Amino acid sequence: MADKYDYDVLYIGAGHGTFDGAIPLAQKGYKIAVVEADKVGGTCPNWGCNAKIALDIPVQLTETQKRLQNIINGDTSINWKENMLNKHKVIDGLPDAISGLIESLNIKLIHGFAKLSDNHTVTVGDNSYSADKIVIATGLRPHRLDVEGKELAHDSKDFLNLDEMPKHVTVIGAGYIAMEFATIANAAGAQVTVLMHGDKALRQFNQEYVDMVMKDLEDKGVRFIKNADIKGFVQKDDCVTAVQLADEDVRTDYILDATGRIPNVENIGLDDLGIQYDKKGIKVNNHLATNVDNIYASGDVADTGQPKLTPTAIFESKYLTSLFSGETKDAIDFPAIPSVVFTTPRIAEVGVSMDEAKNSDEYTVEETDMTKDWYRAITKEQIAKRAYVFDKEHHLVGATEVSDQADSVIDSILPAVALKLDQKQIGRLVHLFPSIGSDAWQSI
Ligand SMILES: Cc1cc2nc3c(=O)[nH]c(=O)nc-3n(C[C@H](O)[C@H](O)[C@H](O)COP(=O)(O)OP(=O)(O)OC[C@H]3O[C@@H](n4cnc5c(N)ncnc54)[C@H](O)[C@@H]3O)c2cc1C
Ligand SMILES: NC(=O)c1ccc[n+]([C@@H]2O[C@H](COP(=O)([O-])OP(=O)(O)OC[C@H]3O[C@@H](n4cnc5c(N)ncnc54)[C@H](O)[C@@H]3O)[C@@H](O)[C@H]2O)c1
Repeated sequence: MADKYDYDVLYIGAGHGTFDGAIPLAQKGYKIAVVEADKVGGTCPNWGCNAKIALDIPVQLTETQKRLQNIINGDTSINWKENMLNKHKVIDGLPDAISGLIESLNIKLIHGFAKLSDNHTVTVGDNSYSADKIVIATGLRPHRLDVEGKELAHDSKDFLNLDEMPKHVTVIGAGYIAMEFATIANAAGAQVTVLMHGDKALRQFNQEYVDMVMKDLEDKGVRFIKNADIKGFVQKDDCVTAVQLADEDVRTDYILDATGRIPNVENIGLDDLGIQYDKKGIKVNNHLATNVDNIYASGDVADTGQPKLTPTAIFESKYLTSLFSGETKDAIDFPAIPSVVFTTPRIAEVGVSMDEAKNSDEYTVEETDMTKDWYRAITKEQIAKRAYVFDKEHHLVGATEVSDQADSVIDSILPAVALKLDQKQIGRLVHLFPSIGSDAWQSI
């Protein structure tokens, strides 16, 4: 433990790539410092997962209520102002809560922008701090289109703080953020146009299920323009801004640039120290070590080839805890990491994808139309399809679902995929009934 240095481990950034590992390391008695330039907690709580889901859950409830209109009486519209106020109530206290937890464990929290000066030292303003090991966990930031009038566009952080929902919202991109925020804006009463780079949305998900979600959004009034060639944004008198395409102007009040996220690798001393990185992030080996001794990377900024999601950041920061405390010397062994798009209905998946399975004789795919299921019929789900992928020994190795309950279903069956449970082990699992869990495990 530190005697030569101020700290055993110093983390740059205070998101999930840091605090899920720094906390248990401090609990083991290590001397820890965390430097944060913005809000403690990073993207996920403040302007990512938690903030988004706080706005989205009322959207999903409203959609269910609309389908049950003759059973549940009352107004089924979103009050955006109240929705936003509720988000602030739930979210705004999180940085203090996380700071409190960190500081209660004697972790030194340093506010400011950190820069590496050598492989044991970080500077923040005029101060220097030394550490045996340094973890770079600086995350990603929104990519912004470099077109004429780009300052008229907004990013996901701006959208998550909108006090009023604009009348017309134009979303650029068709990835996670574009599809989730188009869903929210549409449900909150905005007229939504989505400008797609190519002709596919959510490329990493099963396209048949993505088409079902897009068709549903179209039925609700969302306009998708494929292969949109964006020339720029201009201020007009009769609308706030217009997006210029090759063959038309899209009149709009708000432009959300959701064209991806890029790693925070600039101005932190990587070039001076010769730390390798590219547009996917900082290069790390299978111990999350960079090419420079004592410096590691964790979370979104690390290029591990894994999905850049909160569960990945948590897994990586916890792995570094085990590595630094000597509990393991092994390489990081990523389990199957699930993912979900919080559209309504959601698309969630884990493990071997349907596409991969259909192109291999190693697997069989069993697909079920869940709208026929009595339990789903209660809430009148109109889009609910599930595919389970099995290997030759009938272990469940992958699952994809499109439905309102897709996230809960995939989370529930996760142990079967991650631990490759056999039929005897599965037989020992007794589920609550009726429940999404029992429904999901029944056909494994
Ligand atoms: C709109 C949105 C919705 C999302 N929804 C989901 C979801 O539903 N589920 C999910 O799993 N994932 C979601 N994600 C992704 C998830 O938020 C990230 O994977 C996760 O936050 C990564 O954590 P991190 O610690 O690696 O990075 P971050 O949380 O981004 O933390 C990095 C921190 O480093 C700080 N920093 C940067 N440079 C410096 C410096 N030089 N000095 C000091 N501090 C610095 C930053 O201020 C930031 O606080 C979403 C992301 C966005 C943008
Ligand atoms: N539910 C979740 O887990 C969740 C939700 C939001 C974000 N995230 C994380 O944040 C990351 C970033 O999300 P995102 O939606 O910004 O990125 P993304 O990579 O999912 O989507 C980016 C979209 O922008 C489009 N695009 C790229 N360049 C373009 C250009 N020049 N012009 C027009 N369109 C262009 C792409 O075709 C794509 O549709 C995700 O990959 C994910 O890791 C996760």
